[in-house]
Amino acid sequence: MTVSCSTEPPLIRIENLCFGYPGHTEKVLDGLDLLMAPGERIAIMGRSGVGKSTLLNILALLQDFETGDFTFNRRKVKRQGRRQKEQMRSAWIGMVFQAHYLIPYLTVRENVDLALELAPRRVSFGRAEALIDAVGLSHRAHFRPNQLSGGEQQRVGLARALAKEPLLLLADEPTGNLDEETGLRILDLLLDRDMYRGAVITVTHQKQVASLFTRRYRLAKGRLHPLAASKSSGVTP
Ligand SMILES: Nc1ncnc2c1ncn2[C@@H]1O[C@H](COP(=O)(O)OP(=O)(O)OP(=O)(O)O)[C@@H](O)[C@H]1O
Repeated sequence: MTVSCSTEPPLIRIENLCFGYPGHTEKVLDGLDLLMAPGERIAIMGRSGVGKSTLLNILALLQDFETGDFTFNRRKVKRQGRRQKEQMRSAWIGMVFQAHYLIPYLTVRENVDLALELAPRRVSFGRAEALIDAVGLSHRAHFRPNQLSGGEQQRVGLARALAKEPLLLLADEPTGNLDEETGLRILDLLLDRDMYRGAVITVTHQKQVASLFTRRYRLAKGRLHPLAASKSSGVTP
């Protein structure tokens, strides 16, 4: 799917975005462009230190950028204050980053339930159970985060991020800590439009993972470079 074929306005429009950390002579992001339609799925690859996490943080509205245009769901990000960006993030963006930020004194089920309760839209009853099942943790639903392995916590993080049905899910190495079978299960969930219809941007070092995404890019020299179109657009046909 390309934006030009869609009648809907893009979910993300980024033009000529630049960002560098103070004290660094070179920009991390230098003239980056990205156009993304609602519901599209994108994988970003790139060498260590090239700026993938920085880009995810900017997309999550956690990090400001210096110059360029970034429009998210028809709102110009530069024009939003801190509170407005927080509201946009909480209403529209789900994140699965390396740090899981699960609430330590709540069980798996309570962590996902809380995300549902805080969801800005009414989300279907039973979604928490379906998501916990989909990430393969029904048997751990009453455990607290400190009773789970790192990979299990990562899966709770994904269930929680998907609970509110965000417009955009940002995932940093979502299968990084997982064995192959569990990783495939997680990708299945990420790409299954019956479970989640929104857009996905994932960062991954694994070619196999990237190959499952409709659009793939390599981040290099501050810009996104398209990789050859993949044959398959998802795990499930
Ligand atoms: N808070 C910071 N202050 C200064 N420099 C930073 C900061 N965070 C990252 N950098 C630098 O910016 C560059 C991009 O870092 P970033 O974490 O975005 O890369 P990455 O592609 O996600 O790397 P990796 O694949 O190793 O996680 C690196 O050179 C890094 O050292």
